[in-house]
Amino acid sequence: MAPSATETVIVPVPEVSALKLQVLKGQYKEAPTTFDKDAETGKKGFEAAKYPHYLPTWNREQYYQPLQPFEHVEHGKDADPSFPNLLPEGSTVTHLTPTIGTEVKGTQLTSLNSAGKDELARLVAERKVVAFRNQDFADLPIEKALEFGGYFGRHHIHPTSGSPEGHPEIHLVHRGAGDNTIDQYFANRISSVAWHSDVSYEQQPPGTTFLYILDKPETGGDTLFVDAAEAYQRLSPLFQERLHGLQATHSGIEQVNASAARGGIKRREPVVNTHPIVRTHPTTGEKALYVNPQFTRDIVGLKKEESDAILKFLYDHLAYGADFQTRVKWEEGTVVVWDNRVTQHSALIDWKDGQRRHLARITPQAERPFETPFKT
Ligand SMILES: O=C(O)CCC(=O)C(=O)O
Ligand SMILES: [Fe+2]
Repeated sequence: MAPSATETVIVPVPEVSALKLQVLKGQYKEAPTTFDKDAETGKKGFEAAKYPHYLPTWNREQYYQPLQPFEHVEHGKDADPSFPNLLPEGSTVTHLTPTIGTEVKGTQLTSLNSAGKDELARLVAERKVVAFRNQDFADLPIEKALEFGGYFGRHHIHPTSGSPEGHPEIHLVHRGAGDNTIDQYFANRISSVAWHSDVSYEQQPPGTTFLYILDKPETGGDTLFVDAAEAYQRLSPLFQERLHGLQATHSGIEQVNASAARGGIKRREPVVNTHPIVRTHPTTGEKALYVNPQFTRDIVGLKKEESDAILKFLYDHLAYGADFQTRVKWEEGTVVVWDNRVTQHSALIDWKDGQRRHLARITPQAERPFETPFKT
């Protein structure tokens, strides 16, 4: 019988475990690509991979001590700004938008000498994200790919993600063949977009970062990027000035809790670090917004409502800024390199026919974020 207008209807509250509550406290939104318990146990969706040695494993014996500070070498500073080694005659360079994103053809990353690698760091710092087509990177032995990436900084080992057997330094993104769980995901979510700067909770988060495709759906699964330096530039000088000097906390706790909640791994105890809201890029001197909805929690010294309002404004500004964003369409052989210090990105889960999507990331850490004084 329908309740009368005066009757109080009590809707039962579903039980939520303490662990889940802790996960829900932050805004952390689990990407539906990063872990598949069935895959770990039953190898479901692992058949017929093009790069089987890159299939994810979760080794519970990999447990590491807290990361220690290290001195980062900023190679972009040493680069020839005309890029003679990286972009030799015959290579083609196409800008995807005026501020962010470039596509390069006709150069082979694995053949670069040190000068070419320095130029790579600089080009990526300037253009924020660069897609290199027709690369042989995925076919290198994994050790060689890591050796290449290690030039740019100490390899980050992810606290929870899957990695190829014996190579915890590789972060894998794998949505298995025949995986149709996306419908379950969208039962609770309206969108798969989750803007973030990778592992910003670390004291020295990554800089020049490499993501390469191993297998892909025919269409769909593009990656979005936003230019956080241009986002800063769009703000009024008064607002920019107010942001300077502010610090925000970044937390890795929710990611580890989410992993624990689904039976995943924890390679290190989670950390919380504080970074400036406006950070300066060591090569270009550009200032960029450095808060993201996945990992940033609060602005130090503000009351909760004040902090929430400012962070929401900044997240919305970055997310709605289609006029300072770009979108990379993956092709076989594509290596995408972004500067994680001055960009944010999001995977897209928009294909529903169960085709495999498989990528590997090499994540060199960079300097501890710093800010330089506000100047108009
Ligand atoms: O799958 C993608 O397109 C990007 C995933 C991601 O966020 C990452 O590898 O850092
Ligand atoms: Fe990411």
